Amino acid sequence: MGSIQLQLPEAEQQHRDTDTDTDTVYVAVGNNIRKTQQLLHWASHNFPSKSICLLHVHHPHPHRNPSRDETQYHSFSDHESKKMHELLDQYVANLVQTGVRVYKLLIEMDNTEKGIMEAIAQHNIRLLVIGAAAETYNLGKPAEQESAKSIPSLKQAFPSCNIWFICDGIIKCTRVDSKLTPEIETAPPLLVLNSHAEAEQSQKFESESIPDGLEHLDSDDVEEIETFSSHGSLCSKWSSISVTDSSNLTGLLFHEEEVDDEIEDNSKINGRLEESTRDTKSMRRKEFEQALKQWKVKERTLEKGEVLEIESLCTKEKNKRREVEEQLAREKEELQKTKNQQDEIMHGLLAVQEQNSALENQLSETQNTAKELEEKILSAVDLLISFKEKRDRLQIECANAAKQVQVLREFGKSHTAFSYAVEFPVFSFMEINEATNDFDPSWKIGEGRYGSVYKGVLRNMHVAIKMLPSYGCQSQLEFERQVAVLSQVRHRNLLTLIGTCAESRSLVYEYLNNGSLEGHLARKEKSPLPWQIRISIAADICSALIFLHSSEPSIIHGNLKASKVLLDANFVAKLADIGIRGLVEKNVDSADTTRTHSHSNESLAYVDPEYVATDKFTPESDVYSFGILLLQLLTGRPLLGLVKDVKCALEKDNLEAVLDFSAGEWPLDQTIHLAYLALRCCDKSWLNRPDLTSDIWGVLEPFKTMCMNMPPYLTSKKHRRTPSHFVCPIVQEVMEDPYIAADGFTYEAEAIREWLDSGHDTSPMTNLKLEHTNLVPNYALHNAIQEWQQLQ
Ligand SMILES: Nc1ncnc2c1ncn2[C@@H]1O[C@H](COP(=O)(O)OP(=O)(O)OP(=O)(O)O)[C@@H](O)[C@H]1O
Repeated sequence: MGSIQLQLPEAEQQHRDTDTDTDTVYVAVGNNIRKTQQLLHWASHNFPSKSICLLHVHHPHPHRNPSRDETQYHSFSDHESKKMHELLDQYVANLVQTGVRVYKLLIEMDNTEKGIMEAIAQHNIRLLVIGAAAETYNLGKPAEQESAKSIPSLKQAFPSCNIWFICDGIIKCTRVDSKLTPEIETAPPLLVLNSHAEAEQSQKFESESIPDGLEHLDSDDVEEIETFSSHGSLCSKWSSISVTDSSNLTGLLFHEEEVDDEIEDNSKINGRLEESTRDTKSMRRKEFEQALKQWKVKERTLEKGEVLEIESLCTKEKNKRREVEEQLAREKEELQKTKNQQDEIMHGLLAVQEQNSALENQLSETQNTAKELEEKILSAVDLLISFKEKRDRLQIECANAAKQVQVLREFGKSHTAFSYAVEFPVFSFMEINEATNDFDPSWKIGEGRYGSVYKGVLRNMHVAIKMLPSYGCQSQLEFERQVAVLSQVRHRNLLTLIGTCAESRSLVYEYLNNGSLEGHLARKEKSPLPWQIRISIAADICSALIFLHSSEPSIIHGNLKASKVLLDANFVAKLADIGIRGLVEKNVDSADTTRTHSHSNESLAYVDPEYVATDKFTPESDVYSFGILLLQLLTGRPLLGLVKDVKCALEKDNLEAVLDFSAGEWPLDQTIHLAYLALRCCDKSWLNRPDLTSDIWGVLEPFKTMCMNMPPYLTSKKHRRTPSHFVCPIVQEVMEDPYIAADGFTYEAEAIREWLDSGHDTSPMTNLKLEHTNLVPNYALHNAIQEWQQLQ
């Protein structure tokens, strides 16, 4: 039973019919796709230039019986054929992709080996590749009787056919004619063992040359090769030959003739071996099945145990997990508590920080307060010191005043004999008019805030008449009373008020022909004042101020400046305008200020800043003005920037830079001392100004004494002549007690009294009749004579 189908192109078919086909390699392919693919790969790789014919022996289904039902048989056959072609087409498709020419040879036959033989015979196959299986070679397989017979006959029938048995891409066994297959001459050596007996024979060789791959042959090829594997003797023989020829390993040459005789003997041996192998195999199968059963039981037991173990593990794990979760929950709770505590602490910390900053603020405020209090204490201490100084000064002033009172009392006592002692000359307007030559402008010597000043001759006296503004605030009587009070204020260094004219609101002063200090400092006079005279002038002013301030009530000049310091012929300084402010209506100040604006600007330098701030004059206001006067005397500089310049010079220890050297060579040490004193007088705060008596007079008085013993005083003394008005016209001697008679002339008291007492009612000077016989003391002249005499 069997059939052969060959699917070839027409030309190919003809070629095969006529010639022996050496260009085609026949590959016996089975149903195992993986193995077959390997087989085809091997063939295409080793026979690249040849076509490949897929040789497949199909085993028809045993139940297929065409005699039973023709239709059913064909249907079944078609189905099988279709499946088979689909399989082969897969192989073809793969090979075509590699560029190999492929065709199929399909043989339908119950026995594979027979089918292959049929194909070899019919197609004169010269090159055949067949798959091999491990079990087939190592263990052997009971071969079918029919097949066993077929192999020797195959060899005999097709001695020219070259066959390769391939497993996993490796040649397991070959029977080849090397002339026909030069491409695979270098194929690996072959060793195939098929029985225990022969295994012993080839033991030696096997240990030396068996490749590793042959020890683990694959069982997947059993189906394809089982036919051949059953022919143990044939395979063994090939193997032996292969071993013999494997010295050069260039492929195996199957020497068919030499082994034919031995095949029969080997068949017998093979029969016995097969029996033995079968027994061993069945025994091993049983052992295997038994072991399999035991293993399955064990597996089941193991599975149960494992399940239990896993369950227990799972339970443990769950418990652990629960514990961990509980622990976690506890820790979370703890964490939350800690967080809450932390929040509370932070809250507390913030509150503490706020308190801290509040306390810091309080501390800084307290420190500031303490600082302020310290400063206040210091200033209070300063104040206390200054008050103490003032107290001391007042005590001194008090003592001086007491002395003065005593002097005045004595003076009063000594003059009580004269009725005129209390009289104060009051002149008529006619007299004033006449004295000023009808207010001749050329006789006007100055004009200030409080009126014009005229030079004049009144009752044979050289006088200066100050015309106060006509709009006075007082009545004529009040005016006379106030002037009478002023006339009582007498001092060597105060300009003597001789009399008054209430009618014209005029004040009659002694006339000092040496001009004012202002004029001298402005160089209006011939020569500059020597420094000794300047020191003397300063001492005179200081003395006058001490006297005024210590009067009862205290008299403040309030307008001390260089124009108010007048100099007599001996450069004795006298302060003018004492008490004038009180005689002038308040609103006159502003009116006059406007009128004498430029002059006032100049005068501003003398004004005490404290007065500007408080509008109140104090004795210290005069001290301030005196300081400015001192600086003027030392430097002869203009008032603007005077204090600053001197301060600067002193700071640079260079007072010489500002000193007026036209005054001569100043004694520097004393002068510097005086300059510092002057600056202290000019301090903006009255508290810091020096005291006139203790501080200034204490410096000036000895300084003046020193000056009196130095030129130009000494030289001037010699050449000094007696002023004519110091000489009494009757006795022609310097008067000691000068009195003014009704004719206006001043006479020695004793001489005029004698003149009158002897019955004269006329003037000794003019021979004119006297209006009255009253005599008025000429204090001014008295003082002048005394001073002059002191300087002699
Ligand atoms: N008895 C006097 N003997 C000589 N000259 C005098 C006499 N009295 C005043 N003088 C002169 O008259 C000038 C004017 O004096 P007066 O007192 O009127 O004004 P003042 O001092 O210049 O400024 P004010 O009074 O406005 O402050 C003086 O500068 C001085 O030169």
